[in-house]
Amino acid sequence: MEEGADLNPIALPGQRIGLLGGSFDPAHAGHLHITEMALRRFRLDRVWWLVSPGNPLKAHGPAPLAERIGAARRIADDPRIVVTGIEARLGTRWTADTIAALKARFPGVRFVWLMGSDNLIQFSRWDRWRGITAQVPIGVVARPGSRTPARSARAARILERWRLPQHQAARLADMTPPAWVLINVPMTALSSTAIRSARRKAAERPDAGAPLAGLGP
Ligand SMILES: Nc1ncnc2c1ncn2[C@@H]1O[C@H](COP(=O)(O)OP(=O)(O)OP(=O)(O)O)[C@@H](O)[C@H]1O
Ligand SMILES: O=C(O)c1ccc[n+]([C@@H]2O[C@H](COP(=O)([O-])O)[C@@H](O)[C@H]2O)c1
Repeated sequence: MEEGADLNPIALPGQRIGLLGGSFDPAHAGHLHITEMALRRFRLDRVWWLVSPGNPLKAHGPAPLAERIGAARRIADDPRIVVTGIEARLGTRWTADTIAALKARFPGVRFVWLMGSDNLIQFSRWDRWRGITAQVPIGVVARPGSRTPARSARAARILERWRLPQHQAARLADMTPPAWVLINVPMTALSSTAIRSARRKAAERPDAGAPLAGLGP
């Protein structure tokens, strides 16, 4: 990725681009896995990892943005993934504002908002969440522990009439919103919380400094 592209991704009209917003504190193989699933099942051309300046609903701030972007880029080894801190450039924190700004900046691009099923459970608490559903189709990817409860989440119930059956997931990016689908995929239980906790414990051990197997980046 060229210098400065972190903040200035490029998109062409007609491209189908998934937006995976997250703290990525740190990025992990679970992000990569759901991205690969989304690329395939929603027939996307690219997925942008929108490394957030900070989740507005989380009390504690994440690691510095540049650090999280650097680590995410080391994990994202698929050329269709673009790791970007564009929210910081746009000055947006709320997803409703981010999507509106991206649509204005990239007219003709078919954006799809992506999230794990854990986020669907709390989606009805997001700022202007119904407005988000009016702006872009939404692809939800199953995550352990939340796949079943997500189906009966408040947002899922309210949006039921706009839900696509899974076998039509490939149409998602072409749909006029509201439109959403929850796809079942082979799931991975990896999470940033687990990695942070393992790192903390490792740092407290007397042999601190030894490499942590399987807990990259
Ligand atoms: N293992 C996973 N399976 C499915 N979705 C995931 C997985 N890990 C992350 N996601 C999704 O990726 C997006 C960004 O996640 P985020 O960066 O918050 O990682 P996280 O592992 O959920 O972090 P934390 O544990 O700090 O909450 C969210 O929509 C989240 O639901
Ligand atoms: O806009 C909101 O109200 C809102 C509330 C919670 C989370 N989000 C977004 O959801 C994405 C996932 O957040 P996180 O912290 O779970 O990685 C990230 O892009 C956040 O900015 C957005």
